[in-house]
Amino acid sequence: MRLDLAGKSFAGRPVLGPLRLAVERGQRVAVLGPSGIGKSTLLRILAGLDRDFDGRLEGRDRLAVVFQEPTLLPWRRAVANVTLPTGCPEAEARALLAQVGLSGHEDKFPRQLSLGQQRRLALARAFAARPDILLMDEPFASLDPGTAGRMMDLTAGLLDRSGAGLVLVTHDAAEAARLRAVPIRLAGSPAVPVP
Ligand SMILES: Nc1ncnc2c1ncn2[C@@H]1O[C@H](COP(=O)(O)OP(=O)(O)OP(=O)(O)O)[C@@H](O)[C@H]1O
Repeated sequence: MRLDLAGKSFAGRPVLGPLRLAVERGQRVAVLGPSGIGKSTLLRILAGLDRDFDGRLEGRDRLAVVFQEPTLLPWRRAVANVTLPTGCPEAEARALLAQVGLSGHEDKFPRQLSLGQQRRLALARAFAARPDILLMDEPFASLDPGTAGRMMDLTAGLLDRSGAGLVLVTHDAAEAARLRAVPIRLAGSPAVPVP
């Protein structure tokens, strides 16, 4: 996928751009920068969730998005949270759940899972969609360091096996390094009007 972003504004206030970003299968990029710089906005644009910008987004890649909030179906069991949104066969969903360490939890509801387990369920769902490029927005935030580290290693392994590309939004350069992602630092908002 390729983004040529001339600029993005909210209610006339410029928040992002100009910038260019191209990512393909097998490539990993980490978008770094302080809070409020526009990282999530950039990810939403790449995901096609925000089309209100000046510029062009090109590419026919299959995308999957993992947000900080796991955004699960609360009334569906873990395995259905993987199969229903993706159409992936149940056997494949169970295999993916095993790969993210959720064996034995397949029939639990999201509320019966810890935050770390819910995040891993969202990760399994993302890979069940067989993405060319995985888009992740702060997926390791507010997990204890051990849990976050294990989830990063799981993510790296799934990326290796699937060949998917990655765009990771994070404020933590160590996360980028652990996922072997090329860091891109958002520098600053252009021409923000002084109130
Ligand atoms: N829907 C919106 N309407 C108006 N302004 C918005 C909207 N979404 C984001 N912004 C503003 O755009 C700027 C960039 O926000 P964004 O969430 O992309 O930053 P971020 O780098 O991801 O921050 P954080 O690391 O805190 O999540 C901020 O000034 C934010 O207030």
